[in-house]
Amino acid sequence: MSMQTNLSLSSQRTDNLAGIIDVPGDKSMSHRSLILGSLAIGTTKVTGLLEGADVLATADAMRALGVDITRHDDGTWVIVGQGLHGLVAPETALDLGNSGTGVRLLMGVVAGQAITATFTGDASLSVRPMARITDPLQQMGTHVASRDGGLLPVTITGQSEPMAISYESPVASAQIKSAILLAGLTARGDTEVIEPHASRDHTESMLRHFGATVEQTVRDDGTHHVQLHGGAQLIAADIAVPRDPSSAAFPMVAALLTKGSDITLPSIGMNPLRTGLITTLIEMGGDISILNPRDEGGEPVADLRVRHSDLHGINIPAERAASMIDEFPILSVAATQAYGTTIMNGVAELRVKETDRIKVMADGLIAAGAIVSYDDDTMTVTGGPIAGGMTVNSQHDHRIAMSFLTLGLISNAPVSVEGCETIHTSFPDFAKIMQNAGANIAETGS
Ligand SMILES: O=C(O)C1=C[C@@H](OP(=O)(O)O)[C@@H](O)[C@H](O)C1
Ligand SMILES: C=C(OP(=O)(O)O)C(=O)O
Repeated sequence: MSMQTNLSLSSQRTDNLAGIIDVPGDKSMSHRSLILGSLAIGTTKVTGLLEGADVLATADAMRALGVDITRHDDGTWVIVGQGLHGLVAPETALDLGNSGTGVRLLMGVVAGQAITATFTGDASLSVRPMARITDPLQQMGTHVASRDGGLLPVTITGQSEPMAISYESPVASAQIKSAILLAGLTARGDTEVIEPHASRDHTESMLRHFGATVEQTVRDDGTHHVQLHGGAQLIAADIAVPRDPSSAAFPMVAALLTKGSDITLPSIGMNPLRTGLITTLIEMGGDISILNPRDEGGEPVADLRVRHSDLHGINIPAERAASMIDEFPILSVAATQAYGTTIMNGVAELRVKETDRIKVMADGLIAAGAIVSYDDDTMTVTGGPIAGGMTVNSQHDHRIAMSFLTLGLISNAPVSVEGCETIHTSFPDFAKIMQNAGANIAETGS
């Protein structure tokens, strides 16, 4: 798939965002449906798959591992599962582009197969930590070679029957948990992952959907325990991917901040481990109605109606951070328009995303005239007017790009963002969809 390079967009003051905004499919669930469909027996059909660069990279990697994956003209994706032991060694390195989820989950998959694969990625992914995945995989008996500091390229030599382990993760991370569970699929015995707080549980739900036995318990001390029973087969099962709450976050905040706005976001995934931003914005005074809550394909979904609101700052507890981890950049934009101060606690993980999201957001917001401070694990924003009139670079981070384009909608002078091609990783039609709702977003120079 070709992708425009060096795309610069700029945004300017907007009122009255209106209409129905269809955001694309959930990125986390899209990766997992391709991966679990590949490991199942039988043919899996997936509707609503996110056709963004991150997910397409996972599809290509699964194909290189010997899986037949096709897209039908009606948008349905069809995966011919190879069973738990059916993958083949790829002929060349698996390039996962910008995708932490893709590379880390696939390392877990390869660890459970008697094959060797090398993993690479773009400039951003190549400086993100991989030891957090390869350390537990090594405990399962996987052979790992990586660049100094545990960075990509990483070469994994897996085994047809890895050792079942119980792993206590230092951070609440669905990528760590999922990599271990995926490797554990071919282990003899039970694989356990313990997290300090619950991270998103799409892997657990989807494994159950494919017939595996997975137990989740929360202990009195707040730790989250997941156990996968080894020795099961996965049986193909169709998947309807809900729309991504992390993508919905951008039009949601844009509508809250811009005068006269009233939008509806249909069929948004409402998994409680993903809805921390909605909880937070409602606590801040946001007018967000959760309409028609229902179950679609085993996941809760709802339609969200969002209207312009006067927000006030709040203190967000660290325990909530995992349920809104990708939403802090856009929340920091919302906080610039809230009366008083918003404190975001427990956000250290933001430093190891596509960029150091605490620093990159703080630098750009301060350049735009906002009042921001931070330390290792906390970010604080005090509301006030935004001058704008600056240019920021996305630094290969889609959420940084979309956050600053949203900031431009309430700035006194336009905000320009370089490197907007990266938005294609998670929300390919972001600019067009926002323009259709009335947002003043245009290619720079046009
Ligand atoms: O498992 C997943 O699909 C994801 C987990 C999160 O990362 P961590 O596991 O590093 O917290 C999140 O930031 C990422 O966008 C998607
Ligand atoms: C952190 C993100 O993704 P990943 O870790 O998959 O690159 C994200 O989408 O915000």
